[in-house]
Parts: sequence; structure tokens; C-alpha cells
Amino acid sequence: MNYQAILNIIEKDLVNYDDLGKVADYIPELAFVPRHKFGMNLACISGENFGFGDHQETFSIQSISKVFTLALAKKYAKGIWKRVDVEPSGNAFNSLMQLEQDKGVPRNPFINSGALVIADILVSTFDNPKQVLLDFVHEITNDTSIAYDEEVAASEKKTGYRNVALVNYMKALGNIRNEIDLVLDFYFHQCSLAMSCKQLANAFMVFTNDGILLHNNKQILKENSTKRINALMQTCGFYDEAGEFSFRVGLPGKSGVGGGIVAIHPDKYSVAVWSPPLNEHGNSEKGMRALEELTSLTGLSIF
Ligand SMILES: NC(=O)CC[C@H](N)C(=O)O
Repeated sequence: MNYQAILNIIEKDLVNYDDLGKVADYIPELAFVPRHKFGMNLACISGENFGFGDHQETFSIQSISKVFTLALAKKYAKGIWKRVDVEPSGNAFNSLMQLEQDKGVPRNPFINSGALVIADILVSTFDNPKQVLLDFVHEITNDTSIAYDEEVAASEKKTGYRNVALVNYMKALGNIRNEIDLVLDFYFHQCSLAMSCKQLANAFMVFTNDGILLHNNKQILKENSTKRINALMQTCGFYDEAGEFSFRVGLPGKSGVGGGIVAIHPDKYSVAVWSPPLNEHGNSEKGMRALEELTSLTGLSIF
């Protein structure tokens, strides 16, 4: 398979396509990102790597970080599934209404309420969860240059009213154990992680490769754990658009409001794409198109 040739076609087809999406601005710092940014990187299980455009430029990974924190919680904590469910939400990522219906137990770990519970679990488990998360990301990428973007974290802290509401509501119902400020500080930092498409594609290789790191052959996550996380990415990775993504692209994946999307084909490749304008569901409009084209041109989706 000539992946680079296929990526070149995708770039040519889409680079000048100005979609109708809107760059997220509810986190003020994200509004400064130019809408024309576009990059894509594909990492193969063989160790080869292909890319185009702005694929080596870092951006705010936002909700993509929820996959890393879930992986850490599964590795180090017990009792997660008593506090968060594993069902698709069919609702917006920051829905308050559903949480009330569900009595404070979030539908899944990839919506904000679910990720806040996972953040609470990690705050309970570690003295310095921010450092543990950073060390984990450094280990899976073999790249210690990856860092939090303190300006993005501070920006979201100023305006993250919905997350403040979600965490307070769950605290009232007993599903948050720590001080609210500690949980939010960790959550806003995980979302602020700055990574490039290339770094993300390499990071997600651990989910492609059954929990084994390509660069040193270490089994860092259990195979059973990556199987479950991949299933959740398939059913819950795109909020109320998980069905559409599955239908059009046919891969497990996760999006973020920074305009990034990562998807994996188990045992074959992981791929990351970045284009800031978002559709009405908070997913990158051009990113979804690019991934749809990738699985159509390669014939490699999981279906
Ligand atoms: N979907 C996202 O990427 C949302 C993450 C963002 N930090 C928020 O909580 O609103």
C-alpha cells in the first residue's frame, strides 16, 4: 500500500476546500488558531510514518486526551465502571440534561462528565496526576518534548462554566470525591496538551498494537484494556456523531475541539488529522472528510 501517495491525493482534494465549520471560540485561546491549518499523519505498525501539510505543528488536543486518561485509570485504578457507564450518549459532549437523567453517572468516559469522573479517579490515585499523565504520554510517544499549554489551560479555566456545573452536580450526587478545583485543574490541563498529528499518530500506536509500544516492545497496557478502549472509541468517540463517523469512516477514533481527530485500524495503522473548523457536533469538518477519503481509497476500515 502506498500510503504517502494516498495522503497526497487527500491533501490535493481538500487543501483548498473551505468548509462551513467554525473554529471553537468558547475557549478564547483556541479562537486564535488560523482556520486554514491542515495536516495529516499516518503511522504504520511496520514503524513507517507518512504525512502532509501542518502535520508536525502542535495544536490543542482537547478531548483526545480523554483516551489517555482512561488508559491510565484502567491501568492503575479499580471500580471505574461503577462510576461511569459505557453507552453512547447521543448527546452533546457537555450535556447537563442527560447527567440529571442518569443520576450523576455519566454515559461514558469520553463525554465531559465521564472524563471529569476519570480525572477525579486519577486525582485520588496519584499525588501529581499532571506529571503522571505527561510521563505516560512521553513514554508512549518516546518524545519528551510534549507539554501542557498553560495559556490554553488558563483560558479554559476562566470560561469553563459548563464543566464547573457538571463537576458540581456530580459532587452533589456523590460521584466526585476530591475538591472540585483540583479535578478541574487536572482536566483543563489534560485538554491543553499540545501535540502534532505526527505525535498523536505515534501515541495511538499503543491502541493499534494491542498495548505494546513499537519503539521498545514493552507491553504497557493490557491487550484486554486496549480492546475495550477501542470499542469505546468506536461507539462513543464522537459524541452525538459517533454513528455518522462510524458510517462514513469505519474506524474507532476520538475527536477534540482543537480540530484534531485520531483514528486507528487495529494491527495496521493509526492516523491523526488536524483542521480547526468544527461542525455543529464539535468535530473537525475537514478532518472527517479526510478520514472518510482515507478509508475509501485504501479500502482499509474495520468493516
Ligand atoms: N470536545 C472537546 O474537545 C471538549 C474539551 C473541552 N476542554 C471542554 O471541556 O469543553
